[in-house]
Parts: sequence; structure tokens; C-alpha cells
Amino acid sequence: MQLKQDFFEQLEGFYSQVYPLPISQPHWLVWSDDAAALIGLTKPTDELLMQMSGNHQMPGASYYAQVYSGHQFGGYSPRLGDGRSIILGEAFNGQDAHPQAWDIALKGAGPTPYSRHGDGRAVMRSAVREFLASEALAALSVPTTRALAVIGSDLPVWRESQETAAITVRLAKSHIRFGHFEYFCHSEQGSKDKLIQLLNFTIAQHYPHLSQDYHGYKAWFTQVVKDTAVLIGHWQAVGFAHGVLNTDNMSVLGDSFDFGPFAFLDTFKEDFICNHSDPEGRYAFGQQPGIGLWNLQRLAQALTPVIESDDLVAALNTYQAELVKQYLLLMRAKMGLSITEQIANSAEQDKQDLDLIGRFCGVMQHNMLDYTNTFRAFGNLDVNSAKSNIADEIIDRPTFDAWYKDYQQRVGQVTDIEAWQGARNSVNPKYILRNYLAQEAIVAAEDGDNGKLVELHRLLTQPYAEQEHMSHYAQRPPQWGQGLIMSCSS
Ligand SMILES: Nc1ncnc2c1ncn2[C@@H]1O[C@H](COP(=O)(O)OP(=O)(O)OP(=O)(O)O)[C@@H](O)[C@H]1O
Ligand SMILES: [Mg+2]
Repeated sequence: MQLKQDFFEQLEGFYSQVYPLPISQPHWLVWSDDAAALIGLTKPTDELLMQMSGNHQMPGASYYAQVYSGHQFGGYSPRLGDGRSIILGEAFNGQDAHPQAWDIALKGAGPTPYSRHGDGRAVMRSAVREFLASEALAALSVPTTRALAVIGSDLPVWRESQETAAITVRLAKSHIRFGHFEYFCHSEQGSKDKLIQLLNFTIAQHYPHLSQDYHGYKAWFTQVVKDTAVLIGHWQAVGFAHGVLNTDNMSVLGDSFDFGPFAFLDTFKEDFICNHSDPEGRYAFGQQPGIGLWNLQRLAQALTPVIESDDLVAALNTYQAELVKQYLLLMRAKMGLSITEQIANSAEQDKQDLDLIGRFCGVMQHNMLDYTNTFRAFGNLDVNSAKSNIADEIIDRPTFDAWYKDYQQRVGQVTDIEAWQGARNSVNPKYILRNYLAQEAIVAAEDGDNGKLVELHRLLTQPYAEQEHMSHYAQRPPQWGQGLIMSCSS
């Protein structure tokens, strides 16, 4: 692993230098080999543990917290910033010819100038949830930040009751959020130069094919619109609810970012709310596409000193089509709706397929079916047969049967049924990070046994594989774990 310091060296005034406060009795709770490989690390050594828990200094690290603001639940917070996350620099695998650099951030490393009333810490349950969500989404090919490890400690922290602190070691291609641009537009008014400096840096680092001029800025914003649409298309298809889609939790790269009260759907419910602090459902599952656009509008507003309104609006107008395109691509694969060139270019076919998908979602909702398991059942479906075995639990049979007839007609006669089923199993996961599974792993870890956590992480790195003796992890939640709503306190 090697470290560079582009953000730190080139963007003075965009962060505060601050050192982690050491934690006592640090220990590795869980580690991701896959994430480690991204930056050329192989194993969790004792020295890395001391460095990433803030007990030893890491050679070449800079230690800083970035400043940003953001719209939270619709209202503008003029100054947020990393209140509990300290970035060490940009790490890369020195062996690669063209390495991707990843910021290393210690989330929960202690107070910073942006901590306001917070303690700068993260509790173990939230550090574990961030780790599992990052690595599970990555294994599902959903754009996301990554997590290298969780470091446990015996440091007490207070939330509703006493808990212990932990640190998630986060890897992100960038930590630049919509909120960074909002800060330099609204909170540091008159700092158009800084806005442009940040834009140029972002483009140079992450979009080197774009020019650092008006033409490039426009193209860049159009790309952010697209990447955000693609991200949300992924979430809607995989059944992921983020829970806190404030603009300070939106990465400009379109990666899933900041995992708090998120949930993967168990029972399909369009208006499912996973965040205890969101009784009105601003961030309910089905609201995410609209919220993605609302957040992009806030980013657009912050860019008005640099980009003409007409150009911003033109870019925003591409959002819906991009999202639908991505969603259709993924849903057609999940359901085995073939895509020929003719289909790919037919707006009428898009409409018909969206209707077919929507009717199926209606069936799932009405019959309270499990989202993941219902799609996984397409891998056993004899689609040539007039009788479907997708789900036994369907109560409203006539609606389903009518749907199934139309579905069969769209799919047509399948000649190689095994190949067709195999293709479904390669895109419909058997294992997802169900909230109750995370909860069971956390409770065991709080009792000093991280075995379940390690096993769950390993399982989720191969979500499409059958994995012998693991089928119990694919079960719907027991009663206590149904519709778990997480609190924001973390
Ligand atoms: N325990 C804490 N101490 C200090 N600041 C905190 C604490 N918890 C949250 N914050 C700050 O409150 C704001 C909103 O928190 P939010 O939960 O969105 O982010 P986060 O989970 O802390 O971090 P990130 O967005 O980097 O993943 C951020 O500025 C965050 O740094
Ligand atoms: Mg956040």
C-alpha cells in the first residue's frame, strides 16, 4: 500500500487537520480481504491495528476532516463537516500499473472541529452495520464505498445507554459530497473561486477525460446526474432503502455512502420506512427516485455561480430516463425478459415491461411476499409450464394468474430451461444483509463473540452462490426481526 495526499496538498481551506484520539484495547472485529486487495494490503497486522485505531501514527498519513454542509430532511444545515471521521490520505496498490486511489477514513476516530455536540465516536453496532452494508452492496455490484475493517475497543460511549466505541475503516474513491459544493456556494458566500477550485480538483481526480472549463463543468454535472440515477436504479432493483438521503450523504461519484438505518427489504412494501427518525417517510423505499432528483436539484442550485441555469436544467431533465433505463436493465435480467436490439430501442416495449414489472411488484406487496426470495424462485421456475411455482404464499390467485399469463407470453418458449434458470440465479441473490441477520451478529459481537459476524460477512461476499449448509441465512425474518426500524443514533 502507498499513500498520496492530493486533497490535503491541493485543497487547503477545505478541511481541518486533526489527529485521532487513541482507543483502548483495540482489536480487529472483522476484516475484508476484498477491500484490502484494492489498496494492496494483504492481512490485518498488529501494526496496522495500532495505526488504524489512532494509537500509532501511519507513515505518510495527513489526518484531516473535510468541511461540508447539506440539506437534512429538507432543511439546510449551513455547517456540517466530518464530525467523527478522519481521513488519512489516498491509498493505492503500488503494484498496479494504473491504480485506483481510495481515501482511507477512520469513522469514529474522535472529535474534530466539526463535531458540534457529538463525541466523535461510533458505536459498535453502527460500525458493524456500515461494514456489512458496504461489502454486501459491493458483492451485489451496486456502486458503493467500501469497508476494510471494524476495530472494536473497550471505550465506553453513551447513546440511549452505555455502549462501546468502534471504528469503521472506510475506503472511498472520494469523500466529496453534494454538500461540499453547497458549503462553498451558500455558507461561504462569495467564494466562487473555491467552488471552481473544487470542481477542477474533482474533474482532475475522477473525470480526467473532461476539460476544466465551462464545457467540462457542464459535462461533469450531466455525469453526476447519470451516476446518481444509475445508483438509485440499482437500489430499487435490489430492494435497498438507504434511510438518510440527506445531501451530505450523497457522493458526487454516485456511490452508496454513509450507512445508518438502511435496510434491505424483507417483505416487499413500496412505502417501507427504515429510519426511526423519519415518521413521514421522506426517505421511504419508494421515495428514493424522487429524492435523488431533489438532491440533484440542490447540487444544481449550488453550481449556479458557475453553470448557467438552462444547462443545469437540461442535465436534470436526463435523470428520469437514465434511472428507468438502469432499473429496466436490472429488472429484465431478474425476471428473464429478453432484450434484443429491437426491444432495447422500443419506448413502447419499455412501457409494457414497466407495467409487467409494476404488476408483479403489486402482487408481491398485496401478498406480502419476500422480495429477495420471490426473485430467487425464478431460478427454479419452469417458465414453459402453464402452472407457476414462483411462490406458494399467493392468496390472490386470479390477479397472479392473469399476470403470469402475460409474463409467459413476453418470455416466450424457452428452449434451454437450465441455462435460463442459471441466468436468473446469477442476478437474483440468495443472500442479502437482512436487518435481523445483522442484529444477530451484532448481539453476539457485543457478547464478545465475533464468529457470527465473520461468517455473515463471508456469506455476503458470494450472494448468488447456493453455499451449502447456509440456507438458514436466506430465511425470512423471525417475528422479532420483521420490519425492524433502526434509530439514527449511532
Ligand atoms: N458521534 C458524533 N460525533 C460528532 N459528530 C457526529 C457524530 N455523529 C454524527 N456526527 C456528524 O453529524 C453529521 C451528520 O451525521 P451522519 O450520520 O449523516 O454522518 P456520519 O454517519 O457521521 O458520517 P459519514 O456521512 O461520513 O458517513 C455529520 O457532520 C457527522 O460527522
Ligand atoms: Mg453522513
